This record gives sequence, structure tokens and C-alpha cells, in this order.
Amino acid sequence: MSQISNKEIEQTLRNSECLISSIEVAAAYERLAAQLNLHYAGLNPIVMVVMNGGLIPAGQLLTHLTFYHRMHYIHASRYRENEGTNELVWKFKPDVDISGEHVLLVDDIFDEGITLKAIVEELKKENPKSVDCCVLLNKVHDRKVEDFKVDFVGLDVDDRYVYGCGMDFHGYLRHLPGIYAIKEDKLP
Ligand SMILES: O=P(O)(O)OC[C@H]1O[C@H](OP(=O)(O)OP(=O)(O)O)[C@H](O)[C@@H]1O
Ligand SMILES: Nc1nc2[nH]cnc2c(=O)[nH]1
Repeated sequence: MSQISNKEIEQTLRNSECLISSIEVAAAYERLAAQLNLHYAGLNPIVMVVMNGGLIPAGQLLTHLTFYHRMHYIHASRYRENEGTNELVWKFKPDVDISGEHVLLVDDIFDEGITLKAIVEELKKENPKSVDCCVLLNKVHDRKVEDFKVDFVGLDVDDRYVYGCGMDFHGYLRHLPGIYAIKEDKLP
């Protein structure tokens, strides 16, 4: 993804509104971790971070986990050439034997679900004991992929392009501790 200037980024920040504050996000991580701690107590799973967006949610969540786990990452990204055409590009598959293991995928957002559904289908071919998905955000709309649900959700978010907490705006702003979107009256 090519560089954009600091001025353009500052303009973006001026045109942004906060949809979910860093305080609400921090509370969501704690709630999610409490659910995961109950679910995975004693199960010794592999936590698999879905790069890049899952990096920050996973980093935040992991510090609250009380069950023993190993950590790996996986990188698959979707792109759209034409409307209605979805393709998932595998960038990195971990060299780890997951057969008989519990696997927890951690990502930033469950939008249409194309990415996580494809990753789960791929991982299930390797006969893990379980594969579950944890996301910070669920985007609320009726365009979800069929026959697929995520298991642990931090917060719902409106059907807008959002950034912060791992999610990017043209490759930038993943580091913002809250969830942001361009103000409706500033959209191109
Ligand atoms: O539910 P979906 O409609 O599939 O969208 C969600 C996915 O899209 C984003 O990843 P992206 O492919 O943009 O790459 P990134 O993680 O590097 O930002 C995000 O991190 C999720 O993995
Ligand atoms: N940054 C970002 N990436 C996404 N991938 C799927 N939905 C979104 C979104 O709203 N924002």
C-alpha cells in the first residue's frame, strides 16, 4: 500500500468521528477475555492472530488471558476486483501441526465474514479439535456470508468503513485506541 502524506492523514483525522471510545474498547477486551478464560480454562489452545488487523486486538487480549496457550499468526487477505467477486489471497500459513488442537482465531472485525470463513474452512482440513473465532467488532448489516458465525464478539459497530484498533485507513491509523469513521458530511 503506497504512502500518503502526513497532511492527508491529518486531514483524515480532522474529518473523523469517534464511534467507539478507547474506554469502551478497553472494557470490551476485558469482557472478551473473561469469556475466553471461562471457555478455554485447561484446554491449552493455540491462539492464531489474523494479520494484520488482528495484531492489536490480540495483543490487548492476550495480556488478560489466564489459560496457557501458544501463539501463532496467519495472514490471508481478501480483495475485490469486481463487485460480487471475492478472492482470498494466502500470504502466510503457519508451519504448525494443528491436528487435535484447539485453535482460537483472533481478528479485528467480522464484516461480511469472507476472510474468517475461508480461514476456518482451510484450518478444518487439518483436523483440529476445535476452531473458534474471536473478533473485537461485528459490523451490523445483512450481507454476511452464509452458514458461518463467529463465536466471541466484543462490540457491534455501524455499517461504515471504520479504522483504529488494528483496522486501517489506506494502511494507516491502525494504532488509534478507539474506533473511527469519516464523518458522513465529509465522505467523498
Ligand atoms: O469479514 P470480511 O468482510 O472478510 O472483512 C474482515 C477482514 O478484512 C480485514 O482484513 P484485510 O483483508 O483488509 O487485511 P488487513 O488485516 O491487513 O487490514 C480485517 O482485518 C478482516 O480480516
Ligand atoms: N479498515 C477496515 N477494514 C475492514 N475490512 C472489512 N471491513 C473493514 C472496515 O470497516 N475497516
